[in-house]
Amino acid sequence: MARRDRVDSTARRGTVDGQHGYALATLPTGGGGGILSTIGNHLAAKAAPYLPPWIGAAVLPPAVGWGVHEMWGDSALSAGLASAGMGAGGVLLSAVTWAVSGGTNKFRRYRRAQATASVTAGMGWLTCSVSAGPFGHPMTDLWLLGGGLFAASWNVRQIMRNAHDETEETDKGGLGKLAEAIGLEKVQVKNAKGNGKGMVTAEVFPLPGKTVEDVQAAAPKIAAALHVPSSAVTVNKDPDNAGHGTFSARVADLLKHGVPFQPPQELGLLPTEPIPVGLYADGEIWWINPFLAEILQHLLVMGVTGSGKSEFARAVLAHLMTRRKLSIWLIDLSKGAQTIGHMAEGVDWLVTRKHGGMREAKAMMRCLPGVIAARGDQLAEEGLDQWTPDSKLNAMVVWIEEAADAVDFDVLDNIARTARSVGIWLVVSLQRASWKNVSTDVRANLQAAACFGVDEASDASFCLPDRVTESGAIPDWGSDRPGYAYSTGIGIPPKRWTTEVRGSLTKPVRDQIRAMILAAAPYRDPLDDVSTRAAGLAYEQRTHRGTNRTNTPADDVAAASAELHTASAYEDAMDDEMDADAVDPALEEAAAMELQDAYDDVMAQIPAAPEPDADYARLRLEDDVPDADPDTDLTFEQADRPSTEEARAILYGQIDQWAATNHLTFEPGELAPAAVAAGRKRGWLQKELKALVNEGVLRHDAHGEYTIVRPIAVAA
Ligand SMILES: Nc1ncnc2c1ncn2[C@@H]1O[C@H](COP(=O)(O)OP(=O)(O)OP(=O)(O)O)[C@@H](O)[C@H]1O
Repeated sequence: MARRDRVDSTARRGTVDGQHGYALATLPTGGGGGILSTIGNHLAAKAAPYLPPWIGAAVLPPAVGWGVHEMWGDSALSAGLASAGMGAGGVLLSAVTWAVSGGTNKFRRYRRAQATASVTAGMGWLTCSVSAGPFGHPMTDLWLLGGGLFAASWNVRQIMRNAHDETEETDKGGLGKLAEAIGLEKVQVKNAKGNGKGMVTAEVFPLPGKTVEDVQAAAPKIAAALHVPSSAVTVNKDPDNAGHGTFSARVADLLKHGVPFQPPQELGLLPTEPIPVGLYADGEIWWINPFLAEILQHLLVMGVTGSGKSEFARAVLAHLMTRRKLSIWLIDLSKGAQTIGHMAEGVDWLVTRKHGGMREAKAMMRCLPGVIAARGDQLAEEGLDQWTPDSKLNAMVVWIEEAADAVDFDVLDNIARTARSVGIWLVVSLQRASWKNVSTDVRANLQAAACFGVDEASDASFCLPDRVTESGAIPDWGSDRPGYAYSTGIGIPPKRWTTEVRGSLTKPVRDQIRAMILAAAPYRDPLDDVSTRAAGLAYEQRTHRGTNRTNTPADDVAAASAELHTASAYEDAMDDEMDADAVDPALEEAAAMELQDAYDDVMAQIPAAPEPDADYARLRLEDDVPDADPDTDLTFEQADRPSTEEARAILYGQIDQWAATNHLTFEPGELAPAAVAAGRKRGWLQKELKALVNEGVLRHDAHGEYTIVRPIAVAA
């Protein structure tokens, strides 16, 4: 309390000084004594705080001395008795002064000596003045000399305190002692204060020879001395001052009984509104705001099984699922319905083992580069550097649970690099990520982190920035403290990165969350046309649709898909809980062998070494096969050779058939039977595929594969 008073008085001083500067500037310069008067006033104001000891020394001794002399100085007996009593009282008062003004550092020791000496001298003088009276020699001399010395010595103390040389004295209390006890005596601890919610913070200033790193290294010892977990003590460096750090210790856990889910204030908020996802250890709300951050930062969520990742996902998604201008795509091939089943309505495209499986997960990842490119073009057209709610595009969230099982990290890297400027927030959740299973590039592109309990400190170092783990914020509690984490980026102020958080618990309000998501359906905008068109058939034929189901597909997709969709393809898929992973591998292998045989047959008919003088010697692979030699017995094949239109119809028919059956990715070799049926060769096929890519019907993916983006309107 005394410390707070001092801090307040310092603050007040600061304010007064600040005002003083203003007052000086606005003082009238003429009249009432002019500049001399102004200077006089200024000096008087400066001297005022130092006058009380002088006034006390000037007034008190003669007044009290005269009083005691008048009272008891008449007779020798009364004077003797009074002097004896006052002498004993003086000794007692001096002892009390000594006792109550104790201290461990040199400033407090000086203050104790000064206070005790002042009391002793004053009481001694008073005792003598009982019989001798306050006036006359040597009492007046002693008063003048002693009083002057007393007042001057206290002024010196005031000056030193105002120069902050005594700050160490005022603040080096319990924490200072603690620092000394663990060998950090060369560190000043200032402004230690508790927030009344279990958090103690202080500023640390290492003296010459020590660094903030030394204090960080001692954090576990401080934690042990305070009887708290080592992660409860953190020491942050000041980015602007290497000689300053901030210490904080969580001495009580207010979150141990869980954090209730905080619902959105209203339905239909924009994606750029902050999301409350839990509480900090000091009771403040843990907000995240990915879409408002200057740069959209993709998020890495990490933690061992049972550490609280799924609860976190539910808390974040529950909010996002009530927002307009936002579409959520989610892949969860590990737990699926178990994690998010009751919230599935809010996900625009949900891929689980039972809904689309690995095939659809891959299809989603494959279509994303096209979506990103189309959104980039749209934003450029709108004159936007990055997505904002002003764009006609929806913000998008692509959330991948247990990403290591679901996606190729090379693909992910490419998506992560390009997605952020087009308003696609990527969230990747992993039980354990390390440099072995996640490449440097992917890690570098996941700039925000929510690190729940991990088994080893090195795992936390992978997830969290160095400055966080160096401060001692290491959640190496495994699954022992579910829901507790450290979180960085996505709009969280850096000074909060080292404060423990606990996510809200959605389990108890599971039904209410479902009801809330359903109630928000009218506010949910369907995915914008640009992204829809670019996502193509993979999106159009997705197994699951959420509250964005009112989506109207782009015209070309709609026209073709009307033909391609069997009436209840979607419902059937849902009813059967189609599991793409369940396709019989033996069947697939047999089909592949058949295709390979057909392909080999075709290729076998093409001479390996054409005769240089033959009619076909100058033909390129893309050219049509010339009329056959009349002598050859192959003439009947040439007679049956389909026209160019017919050849294309065969090829397009095959592609459309695949599109209708959700076989959206193929290798060129798979079209060999169609090429044979069309009486064409590989060159023609390549040319046709290229043309289809240019028209946006197909996309040429990595490793030579093609993805069907939209069906072809066949004019057979
Ligand atoms: N924020 C929280 N507050 C209180 N308890 C929590 C919190 N988060 C999780 N838990 C408890 O921990 C259990 C496991 O949490 P959760 O399923 O979210 O872990 P997980 O990290 O997703 O595990 P896995 O990797 O196996 O899916 C929950 O059932 C719940 O009882």
